[in-house]
Amino acid sequence: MTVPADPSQHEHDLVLVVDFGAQYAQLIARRVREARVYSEVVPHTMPVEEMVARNPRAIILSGGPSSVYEAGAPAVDPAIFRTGTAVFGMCYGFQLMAQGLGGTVSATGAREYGRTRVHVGHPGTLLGGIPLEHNVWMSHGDSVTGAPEGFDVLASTESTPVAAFEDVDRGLAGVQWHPEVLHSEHGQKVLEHFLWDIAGCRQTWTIGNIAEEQIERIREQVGPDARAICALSGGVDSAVAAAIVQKAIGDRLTCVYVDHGLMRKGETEQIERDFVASTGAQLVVVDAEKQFLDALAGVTDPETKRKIIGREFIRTFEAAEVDIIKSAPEGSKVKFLVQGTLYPDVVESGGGEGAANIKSHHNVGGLPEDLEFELVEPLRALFKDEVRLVGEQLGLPPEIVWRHPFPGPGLGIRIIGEVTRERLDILREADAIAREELTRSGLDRDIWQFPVVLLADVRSVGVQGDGRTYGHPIVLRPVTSEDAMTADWARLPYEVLEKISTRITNEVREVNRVTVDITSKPPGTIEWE
Ligand SMILES: Nc1ncnc2c1ncn2[C@@H]1O[C@H](COP(=O)(O)OP(=O)(O)OP(=O)(O)O)[C@@H](O)[C@H]1O
Ligand SMILES: O=c1[nH]c(=O)c2[nH+]cn([C@@H]3O[C@H](COP(=O)(O)O)[C@@H](O)[C@H]3O)c2[nH]1
Ligand SMILES: NC(=O)CC[C@H](N)C(=O)O
Ligand SMILES: [Mg+2]
Repeated sequence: MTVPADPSQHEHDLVLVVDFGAQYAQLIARRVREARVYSEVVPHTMPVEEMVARNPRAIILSGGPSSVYEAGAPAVDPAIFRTGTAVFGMCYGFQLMAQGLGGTVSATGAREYGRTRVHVGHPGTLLGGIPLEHNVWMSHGDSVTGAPEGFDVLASTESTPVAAFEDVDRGLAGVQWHPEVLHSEHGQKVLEHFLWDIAGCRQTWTIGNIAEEQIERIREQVGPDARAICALSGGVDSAVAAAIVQKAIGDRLTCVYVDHGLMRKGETEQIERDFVASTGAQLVVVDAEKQFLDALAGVTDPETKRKIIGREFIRTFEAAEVDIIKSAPEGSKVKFLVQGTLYPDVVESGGGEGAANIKSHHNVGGLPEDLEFELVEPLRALFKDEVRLVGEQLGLPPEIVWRHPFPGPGLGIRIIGEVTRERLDILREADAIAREELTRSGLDRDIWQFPVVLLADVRSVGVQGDGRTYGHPIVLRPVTSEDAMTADWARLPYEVLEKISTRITNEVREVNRVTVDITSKPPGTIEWE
């Protein structure tokens, strides 16, 4: 992936997180930032000299799906442990460190997944002040069976004799568990002991720096005369991106909102009315409903839908550019497109090192190849809750900062089957009812997102008004999450579900059945397509 903001090394210490195909490498980077140290994820294929050239204060080796002793498993040059830079290994990274320094790693048959009790025998620096017995989150099949020379073994579990070790003099440490996940008790403390006490990182990074540094960076990227368009959806990501870019280049920024006909009920009117009032942004609203629906006609495959929508977005911005230039001073062509892209959009589109393509987000994997704009994406390294903090600091109103996420492809990826205007109208009505009842129940802030899905190609038999109906099912998909990378199905109160079900079947013609999706992510994803 493209690396995010590169803050001046003089001001902040840098921690590199080396990704061995981990699920949550970016979560580690985020936890490091929470410890007030700047951090970036890099691929394991980056040569050690290149890492050292970035002058990091510490390096963290992530987890990963492989076994270190297999031929062809992702490895790291053991020279990394002799560069004088502090190194911390987690899970696979811990096993790599053991193997690289002469210890042993083997498949002992003792697999530990999920909650595991850890016994701290000798706290050392890494586990100092942490309860000697506590629960951590494990996910491994291999174990370190012999620590390398010079290391103190700090902890064990019932089936893992070497679950943590350190060699403070060389600045090396590791744990078999995942301190980065929410469920590991004292995980943040362990990480902080490594960063602050073993590696000596200075605690200078704050989320506030992101806005300031991005403003500076964008000023340089865009230069003194060029103009930019911001793809603005009314969502928090693009609102924060727009606010940052506006601070950098002022009125050379024009926001463009695309009404592609896949928006929810009343959304376009609300954005036209409230967004400009609360942010003072210059906003152009483009009605592109016909263009998008024509392009989507006959299409049912989710990835094809996503690619078409991504392409049509860009074509719409290109057309809007022509109008903006007409009203702009001579020679100031629009060269830049600002998007509110976040890290999960990049990773899920297959943009992480060795990461699978789960779905092509319209603003990343769905972009056409002949894109002429240069992208400006100030939030590309962040997670949603970090963006919300930045938004609050920039003074955006709570209605924008705390809005539920809504995907760029909109209802187009919530109609399972071909997207038509008639189906969109059905879904819009059902969605409006579900959202209205959720708000009425006072649960908006407890729920991350509440997709409502129309199974347009499925029909089921019902009985309404003593007559037979043959209508479509609606799926309610309320979820809780921290960052959209993982999610759980929300346990909405039965009364709320009942109200929604009754109202949808009474008020929306064509719908005679309402179901609730009770799948977590993984194995499901939040959206159905
Ligand atoms: N209707 C739209 N018109 C213009 N740009 C859009 C539209 N929908 C999405 N985008 C662009 O695509 C980006 C990604 O969309 P995404 O939904 O992830 O972010 P968001 O809408 O800004 O925030 P949220 O995730 O809270 O909905 C947006 O930040 C924005 O730049
Ligand atoms: O702007 C977007 N363009 C897209 O193409 C896209 N696909 C999914 N999403 C949103 O991303 C988060 C994770 O979604 P999934 O669990 O469905 O992968 C959820 O918040 C989804 O709503 C998108 N947002
Ligand atoms: N989560 C991990 O990093 C797992 C490491 C290794 N694949 C194991 O099973 O032990
Ligand atoms: Mg959105």
